[in-house]
Amino acid sequence: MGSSVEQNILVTGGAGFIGTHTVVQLLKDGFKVSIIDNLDNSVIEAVDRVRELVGPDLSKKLDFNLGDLRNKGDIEKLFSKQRFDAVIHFAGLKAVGESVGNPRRYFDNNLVGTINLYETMAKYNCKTMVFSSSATVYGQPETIPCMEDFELKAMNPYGRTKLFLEEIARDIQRAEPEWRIVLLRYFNPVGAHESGSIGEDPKGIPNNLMPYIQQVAVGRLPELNVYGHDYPTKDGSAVRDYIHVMDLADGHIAALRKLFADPKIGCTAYNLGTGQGTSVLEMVAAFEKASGKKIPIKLCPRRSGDATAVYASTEKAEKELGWKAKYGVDEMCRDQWNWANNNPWGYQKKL
Ligand SMILES: NC(=O)c1ccc[n+]([C@@H]2O[C@H](COP(=O)([O-])OP(=O)(O)OC[C@H]3O[C@@H](n4cnc5c(N)ncnc54)[C@H](O)[C@@H]3O)[C@@H](O)[C@H]2O)c1
Ligand SMILES: O=c1ccn([C@@H]2O[C@H](COP(=O)(O)OP(=O)(O)O[C@H]3O[C@H](CO)[C@@H](O)[C@H](O)[C@H]3O)[C@@H](O)[C@H]2O)c(=O)[nH]1
Repeated sequence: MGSSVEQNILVTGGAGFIGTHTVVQLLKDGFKVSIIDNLDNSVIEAVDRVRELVGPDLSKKLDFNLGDLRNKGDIEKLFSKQRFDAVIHFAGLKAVGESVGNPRRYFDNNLVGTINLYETMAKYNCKTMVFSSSATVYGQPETIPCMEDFELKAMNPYGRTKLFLEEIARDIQRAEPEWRIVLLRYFNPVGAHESGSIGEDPKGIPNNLMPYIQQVAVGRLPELNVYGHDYPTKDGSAVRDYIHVMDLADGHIAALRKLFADPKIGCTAYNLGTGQGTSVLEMVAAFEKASGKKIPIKLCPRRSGDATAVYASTEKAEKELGWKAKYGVDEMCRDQWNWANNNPWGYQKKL
């Protein structure tokens, strides 16, 4: 459904995994979109695929700007030539292990980049933002499901950047009440657009479960290491709340609509998850069923810093955003496999 007045949205990190899927939905919903991305963890081919997917007419409403949020001038260039109604802020580094080895890179990129963005938004009086937070801010929760008012704690430098950025958002909004900020705490985003033409394409060996399984399925990796088989869970493997990236994309549109409709929103956090916990071994079985491929596994010790079981309470997002995930793990695996099968080397032609 198109919006009656065309609103102009700046999407930082829009060439990335969640960004590309969200941009498709924004364009289809009648928004005009500008992306800023430094292509640190993405490729321009992903944006070209978005254009193909939405067609020539909607593509006219999308512009891509190569730029880095750490350079204020790159952001300024965009705001000085057009007015934005809101910013969806995806840009950031997200590899937990890398953040432990190189915290300065994470603090510089995620914190400095975001502070520059706030400064420029304030200067141009654009004070509406959707921020990519993460379930990582719950650390190892004492009880599940995770509720938005749980105590927050970070387990690693990446998690600390998300926690600090949530606090920064709350402080800015408290000091300047005209800001409207939604913090979206994603659980575990997986899957791909149903067309199979855009999806997740991590550089190097994947850290996350689903891209790893996908690479085993297409023969790029020999077997999956299952980290932990002695957790106190249904089958001994760790439990997470996997969410289809298209549901996540729609969650951003619900958040934008809420921001535009509710001047009293302040700075509010919402979980985006399904509320369902799935174990690593259940996910492997679901992917095998969807792909018809055998995923050889090796049972390994627990990965340090991993929580036993994490899943979302979805009540607040359902009630206040009117948003609920539509897809389950079968659709997540079906679409992930469709993407992998069509693009065994991701956006590259071959390695
Ligand atoms: N994918 C997940 O599992 C997950 C879970 C929770 C939260 N998040 C958060 O969601 C956001 C998007 O994640 P994603 O999975 O799409 O990651 P991604 O790496 O695919 O996308 C992030 C994009 O931001 C760009 N970028 C990074 N630093 C930048 C900078 N300084 N200036 C301009 N562009 C920059 C990258 O090139 C990339 O295209 C991130 O903030 C991430 O921390 C992701
Ligand atoms: O090769 C692998 C990769 C992962 N796992 C396990 O699979 C589960 C999920 O792991 P992963 O996909 O890496 O996700 P999380 O560790 O839950 O973290 C993701 O989800 C968080 C939000 O919940 C984000 O903040 C993080 O950035 C993102 O990496 C965990 O039990 C892992 O130990 C394996 O067994 N083998």
